[in-house]
Amino acid sequence: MSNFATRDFSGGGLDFKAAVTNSGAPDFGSGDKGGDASAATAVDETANAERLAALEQERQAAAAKARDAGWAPQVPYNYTENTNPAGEIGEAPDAAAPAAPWLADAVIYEWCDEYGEVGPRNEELERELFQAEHRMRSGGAIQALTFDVSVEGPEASRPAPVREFDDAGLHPVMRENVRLCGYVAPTVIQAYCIPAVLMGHDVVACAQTGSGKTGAYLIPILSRLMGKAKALAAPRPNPKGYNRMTDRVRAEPLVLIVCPTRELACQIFDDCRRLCYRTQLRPCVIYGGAPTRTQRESLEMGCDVLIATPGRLMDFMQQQNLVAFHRLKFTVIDEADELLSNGWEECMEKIFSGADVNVDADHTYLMFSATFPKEARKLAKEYMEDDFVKIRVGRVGSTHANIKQTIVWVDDSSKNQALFDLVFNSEPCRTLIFVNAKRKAEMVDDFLYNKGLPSTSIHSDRTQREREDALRAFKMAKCPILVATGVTARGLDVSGVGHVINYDMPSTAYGGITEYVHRIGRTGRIGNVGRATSFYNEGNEEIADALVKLLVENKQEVPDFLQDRIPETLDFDEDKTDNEDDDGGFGAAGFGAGDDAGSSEGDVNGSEAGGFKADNDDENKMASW
Ligand SMILES: Nc1ncnc2c1ncn2[C@@H]1O[C@H](COP(=O)(O)OP(=O)(O)OP(=O)(O)O)[C@@H](O)[C@H]1O
Repeated sequence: MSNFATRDFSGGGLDFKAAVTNSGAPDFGSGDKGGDASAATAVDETANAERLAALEQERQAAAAKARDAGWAPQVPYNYTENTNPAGEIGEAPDAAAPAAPWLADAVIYEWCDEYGEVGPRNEELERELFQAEHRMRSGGAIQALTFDVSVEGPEASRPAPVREFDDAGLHPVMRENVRLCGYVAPTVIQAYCIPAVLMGHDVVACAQTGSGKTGAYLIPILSRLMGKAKALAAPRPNPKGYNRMTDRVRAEPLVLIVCPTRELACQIFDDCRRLCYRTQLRPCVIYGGAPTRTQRESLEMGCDVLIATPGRLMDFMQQQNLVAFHRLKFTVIDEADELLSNGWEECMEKIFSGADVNVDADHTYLMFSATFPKEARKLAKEYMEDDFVKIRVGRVGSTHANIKQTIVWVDDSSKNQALFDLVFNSEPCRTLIFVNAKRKAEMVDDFLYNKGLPSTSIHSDRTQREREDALRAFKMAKCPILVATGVTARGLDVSGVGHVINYDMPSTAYGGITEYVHRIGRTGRIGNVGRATSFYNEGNEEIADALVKLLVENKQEVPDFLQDRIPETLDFDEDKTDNEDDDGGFGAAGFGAGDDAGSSEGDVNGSEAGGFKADNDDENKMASW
């Protein structure tokens, strides 16, 4: 666990990252050892201190070189300042709580009863929502996202695509918010989804990573509710003069959005904050690891759009008078293949047919993902209305040409050096490095840090506070190198990620080619170009066929050592089939059905191996309750 208090600085695993305080001076916590110091121990400690001081000097020299090469200065993590044990899962407000807000506490547009149809502008909030420097801007290669599109469903339900937001029939406030977001034209998936949702259909949609799927459901859903919120929403207190003791209400959302990871939930919440601007629609987010108290308090002020990770959602559903779903008009399952396939059946059952859920025909269900293995598609179908619309942009589970993929042979024992050489010799840019195990993430992060590079890490053994801080530091480019397990693979949308490195290839036990697609999709988003480098060796043969097919499909170079895997006929048509009943379809070709779509976060050392569903992310039931 990456925590100052739990690091062992006495053994061989020397780690300057945790030991160096913000002042830059090493602090090895010498007072923590306790007990009577014998003469021998004193000698040991002196030798240890000297060794550490020498290593610290080396690190500083390396850091100076890295800065010369254009990398940002290192930012050591200050555990004393940023860790708030009482607040991690706890309830109690803590006086020593860190100043950085939880992502869930981000400010939203507060609607007052006095407002007419549309609320007045709030310039300060507008700047925060729409003008943040680190927000994603679409790139010039956006036309590369125009794949062939397949729309299936009853003839009458198939929507004609909208080419312009102006022609989409959006509520004027939504139109304005879309403009403020800087979206000039709908992406392909948006062009098809917006009319389908406006027409009231259930939708299952699959489109490449970074193709704007979040907007594809949020824009039409929120647009449909704008202007109707007064009639549909539950009564709620006026935020002006709100008194929690007397005024709080039960949350009765109109929209429920469920997604597998905390970071993604916060990101969707962010999009909602923007798209609900100046309207009565009130978004809230609930997710594990952050204090329940503030999340509960937010719900008690009323909630129209609830974004949730499944663990916290199940927890809150069991609490009396906190949240009820009889008003729901829309339920969205984002990263649906992950949620349908990885142990969340009970939660899905509750969402789709729970006792207090609105099961009337006016409740629309939507499912989205960039990958949709056949098993997950079969399940999705069971939950949908008969006339649901299925929209697919490109082949299910494919990547796009804006990402330059390189596969290099690297033996396990040479990976650290190869990584350092690759990173150090690349143009400095936001770099995301994926590994398959939590401890490996710490190890690689420490290795890079001790080599003078500005790195941090994110995985599910880090506290939520640490995860949010790491992500914030990565977004703001304070720590432009982020070492991650699969927790972050799905959905994470950070502007300017120029390079994704698979230090470990995802094994089929941990997501296989499905996860590879999600991982490399953190770069080359929304028309930007990006680069993905993957370390491959004989341990990754199980993924070879699917990988080669993906490379060939996107006209990427196939390395010599994988040439013999190129199939004789490259018939990708079979991969486009969406016939869930046809087991000879693309699933059999190795694009999904055989893969476990779970996030990778195993741990090679046994204790966590095999238990990855329960352990892969603390979104899992037990940990996040
Ligand atoms: N029409 C648009 N024009 C320009 N940018 C857009 C548009 N729609 C969405 N975006 C931006 O594109 C980025 C990627 O969108 P989003 O995260 O929804 O992609 P995604 O398809 O869900 O990706 P993933 O499969 O990786 O989750 C976001 O930063 C979003 O703000």
